[in-house]
Amino acid sequence: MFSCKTLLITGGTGSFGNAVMERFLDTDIKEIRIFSRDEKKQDDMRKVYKNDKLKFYIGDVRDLQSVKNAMHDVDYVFHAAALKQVPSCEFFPLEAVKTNVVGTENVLTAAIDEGVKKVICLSTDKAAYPINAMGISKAMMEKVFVAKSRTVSPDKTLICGTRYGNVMASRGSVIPLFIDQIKNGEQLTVTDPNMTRFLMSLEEAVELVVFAFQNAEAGDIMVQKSPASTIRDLAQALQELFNYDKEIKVIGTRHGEKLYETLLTKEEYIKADDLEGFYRVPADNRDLNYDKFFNDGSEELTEQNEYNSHNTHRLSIDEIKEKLMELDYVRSEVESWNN
Ligand SMILES: O=c1ccn([C@@H]2O[C@H](COP(=O)(O)OP(=O)(O)O[C@H]3O[C@H](CO)[C@@H](O)[C@H](O)[C@H]3O)[C@@H](O)[C@H]2O)c(=O)[nH]1
Repeated sequence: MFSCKTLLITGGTGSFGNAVMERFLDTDIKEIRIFSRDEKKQDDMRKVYKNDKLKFYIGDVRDLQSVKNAMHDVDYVFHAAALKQVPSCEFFPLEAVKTNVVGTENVLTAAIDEGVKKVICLSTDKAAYPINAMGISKAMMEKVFVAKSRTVSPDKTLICGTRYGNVMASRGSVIPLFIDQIKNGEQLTVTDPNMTRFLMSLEEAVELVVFAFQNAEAGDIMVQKSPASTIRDLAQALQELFNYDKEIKVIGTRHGEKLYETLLTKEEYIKADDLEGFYRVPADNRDLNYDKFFNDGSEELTEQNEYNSHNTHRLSIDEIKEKLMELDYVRSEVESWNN
């Protein structure tokens, strides 16, 4: 698939970038370019992988010229650079706009100018019915890439995207937090026991991007069907794995946080194609003639549900334990704790 091709990953030093690299570095891919702002993280990565196929580019998606410089002779782009912390985007929303919205426009402009064949933009469930600045900026990012996909022939540059939920055990997320609390002998702090989140591993996030790469048409947003769990069950599953038995401490919902996350809005669900493990949300194909928008309403909307972490498959405690133990990080923490 990537034979003799050059792939550029924006935000490539992050956990997604590392997972993609591990997946492709030993194939006959020609080159993987890591594009990011942080020279230290790039240097660390260079030392870990020590591979000539890996090339590092310092730049910022906010700076069009820096993106253009890195895109010369690139075949494919995975656009993962983003501000993705909910609280920091809440305090600095315009910074989220600059990186997530304008940065995406820059990546796409550079890709089109440089004749890149495919660009996959990574989005998040927090972009569906968004309530916080991070989600709103990612929703705008989706609008930007869908609109941009119409301005270029897909035979020249195909632009599409993916949307996925919480990546289990990513840095700063709740699973490592709960594990630290267990190791410190503390009570697990649960915001709302009934809150649900989709649970997806990093490998599954990479799988979704590869699926989009193989199957998406211009302007599509691809979504992977994922199971979910309540936070109470997640805490319980971790306590059982660590043979730890303390009452959980309910601390209340944090600012900017939803009771459940949505992967497909009701409006998207109606037009989504069901592709077994995935959904394909085709681009809104309204043209600049707004008649369809104002005159031809849609009756289907009333009946349909959305696809969210409350109505997807709910994992049992045993299933959560199994999914947790598939993660290297959790397995090694559990093993060293129980020995
Ligand atoms: O002490 C805590 C912290 C979190 N939670 C809950 O655990 C779930 C997951 O929380 P977390 O791991 O912090 O993820 P989210 O807030 O859903 O979003 C995170 O994951 C997103 C996508 O991976 C990132 O973009 C966000 O910045 C990051 O906050 C949520 O229901 C929280 O309410 C608790 O119950 N107790």
